[in-house]
Amino acid sequence: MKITEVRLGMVRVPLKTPFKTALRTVDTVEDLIVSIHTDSGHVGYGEAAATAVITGDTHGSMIEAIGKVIAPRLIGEDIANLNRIVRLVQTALERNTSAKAAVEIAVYDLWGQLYETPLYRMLGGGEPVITTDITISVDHIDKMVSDSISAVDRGFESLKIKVGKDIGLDVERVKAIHAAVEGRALLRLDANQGWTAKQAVHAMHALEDAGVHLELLEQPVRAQDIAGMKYVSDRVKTPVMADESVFGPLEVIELIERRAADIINIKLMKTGGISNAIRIADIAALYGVECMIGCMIETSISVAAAVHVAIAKSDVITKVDLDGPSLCAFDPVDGGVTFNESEISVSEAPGLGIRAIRGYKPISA
Ligand SMILES: C[C@H](N)C(=O)N[C@@H](CCC(=O)O)C(=O)O
Ligand SMILES: [Mg+2]
Repeated sequence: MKITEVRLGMVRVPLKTPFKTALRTVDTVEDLIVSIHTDSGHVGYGEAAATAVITGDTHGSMIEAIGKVIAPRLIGEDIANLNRIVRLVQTALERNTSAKAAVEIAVYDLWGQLYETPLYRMLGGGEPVITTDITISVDHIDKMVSDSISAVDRGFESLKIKVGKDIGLDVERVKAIHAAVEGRALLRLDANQGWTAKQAVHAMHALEDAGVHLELLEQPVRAQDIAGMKYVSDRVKTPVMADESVFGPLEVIELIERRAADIINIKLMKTGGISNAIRIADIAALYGVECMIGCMIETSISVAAAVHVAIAKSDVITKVDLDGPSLCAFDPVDGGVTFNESEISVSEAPGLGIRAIRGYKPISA
């Protein structure tokens, strides 16, 4: 099975409601789609989100990186040589992690198809059903409370509450949600870099002293502020999770060795795809550190790949934040992974099992 062509397109799916974090507000998924075609007629699919505020990737940068730099290296490559192709993708250029992720996802999809096996089995197997949390966007307190109650009523047992906009209000937001859903859902906080280290410690002490139990606090301070992550981790009882501070395996090792975080959030758009996601999970497992697997604002194409990784690495990936598809107004994929509120299940179809993408608009070369 040899690669003959790499095609690019766009998929556009409105969100059910605007997604709001300390970093940005977005109401539509507009992601780049990569399809890799082979001489056997098989097609592998990948997707990349342009989350410039986190990864630096834009639609333009990804189109250029894939079309001009990565794709030309892959033509004629045999899918059976997975490690060689992964190396070609990862060494094609620096950074551009989302562009690399989309290409890697499509390559791994084909690798599963080559052996007529679902990807999670190719990666080591596991239980084909996992459970995700759902994001509660940062907003007025009443809106966040009603969104939380409705998520719990829909069966979500874990809520990822976005904060980081206003420290005083953030504490009130979390207390109000806690009072409304106590005993019905676990609460995770994600400040998306919105606090200083001192503010984070102050807020967490206010919540801990008020008896608000939180499962974890994600990325309280700026991505580059590893000393700040450590300052918070050293002073609060709630486990601290690194998201924007960690992209690749080397950063994970540094963070763990400095004891700057208790948990690592792995996202394919940060790692550059599946190969480094697995490497990070294996490193974390060696250190006895748990991981979450997360996503950006993505549809069920790239999130499917994260689901397969989560299943195969469930010994160390103990927390799942793969709610992208649940936030979408519709699922553009035929086949693939099934997202039913908090429950995500994979089929036994080869690779990612994607048959077609509705509303896909090709980009001409
Ligand atoms: C969608 C997911 N629950 C999430 O919150 N992901 C990111 C932010 C993604 C984005 O801004 O597109 C996170 O910070 O964890
Ligand atoms: Mg986060």
